[in-house]
Amino acid sequence: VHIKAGLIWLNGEFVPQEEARVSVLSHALHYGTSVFEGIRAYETPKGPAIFRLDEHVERLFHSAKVLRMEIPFTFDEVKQAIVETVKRNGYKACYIRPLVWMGARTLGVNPLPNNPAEVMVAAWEWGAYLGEEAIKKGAKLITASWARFPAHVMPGKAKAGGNYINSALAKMDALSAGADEALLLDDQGFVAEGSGENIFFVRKGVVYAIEHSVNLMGITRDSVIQIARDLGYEVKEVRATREQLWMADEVFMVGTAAEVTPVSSIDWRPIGTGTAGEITLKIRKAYLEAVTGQRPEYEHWLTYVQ
Ligand SMILES: Cc1[nH+]cc(COP(=O)(O)O)c(CN[C@@H](CCC(=O)O)C(=O)O)c1O
Repeated sequence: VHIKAGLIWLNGEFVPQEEARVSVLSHALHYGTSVFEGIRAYETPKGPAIFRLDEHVERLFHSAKVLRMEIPFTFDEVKQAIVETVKRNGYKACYIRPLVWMGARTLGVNPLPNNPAEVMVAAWEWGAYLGEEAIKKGAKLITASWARFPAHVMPGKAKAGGNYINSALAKMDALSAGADEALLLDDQGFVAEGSGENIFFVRKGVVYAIEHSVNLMGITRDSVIQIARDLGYEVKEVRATREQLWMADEVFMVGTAAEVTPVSSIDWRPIGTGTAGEITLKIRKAYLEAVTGQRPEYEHWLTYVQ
């Protein structure tokens, strides 16, 4: 395993990574019936802090509700498990992956009423999601041959394991084509989101966030809208087609893992000057200051670990 996750919180106990095992008869392994979160902790002047922990735990419970999974721990127990996992592993900064899945008891598509929901929290050190190059020069996107699924086909607002077959297929398309990330359209052909990020574009000084539609309601997207407005930019939530991204002065992607990543080209068409946009970099700087405790106005978003 490439990931060094150290101590993992598994159903209430901390176990070393190599002992954190599940049954091959787990329902989730066969049918994708799991939900998860991606959360980051950052180093701040007052020690490690987890960014918007409450919002992430709330979404984890919402995702579980969509799949009719009963998390066998309270909201606060899950929150505490996340804080403890960062603390026990002594991370200054890390990426945190809570996962809830349908365990092993019976197989067959229907998980109810037999398969217990199991819970783990792992954390590891994870740098730039799309690599340092993409931060400096901007990421190259291509429109994937796979579209984002319509709302009556898969629950895109649940961060559910099974949804990520769509993302994985799109991502593999993009990488095989020599790009850095996939842009997924919805089934009407409008821009949806990246395989693991929400999309923004900038035109004539106005910042546009792609509306929620079939996309995951990103917590970074919500934070960036707030930060962009606080920086004095007009921010609109819109439905857009690919051409509007091609015509934009800037495009960027946001997510817990991706943070704020500039986009340099889409479908081999340069965006603006073909490098990281000026407003994008201003927003990225402010976002990184917010998550590292350098902006008092966003302190309420931080949960200190010590
Ligand atoms: C499909 C999708 N859309 C938007 C986002 C942004 O959501 P938020 O993190 O709340 O701002 C993410 C997060 N993708 C997570 C998992 C990435 C992975 O490779 O796994 C993440 O960024 O942690 C998505 O997976």
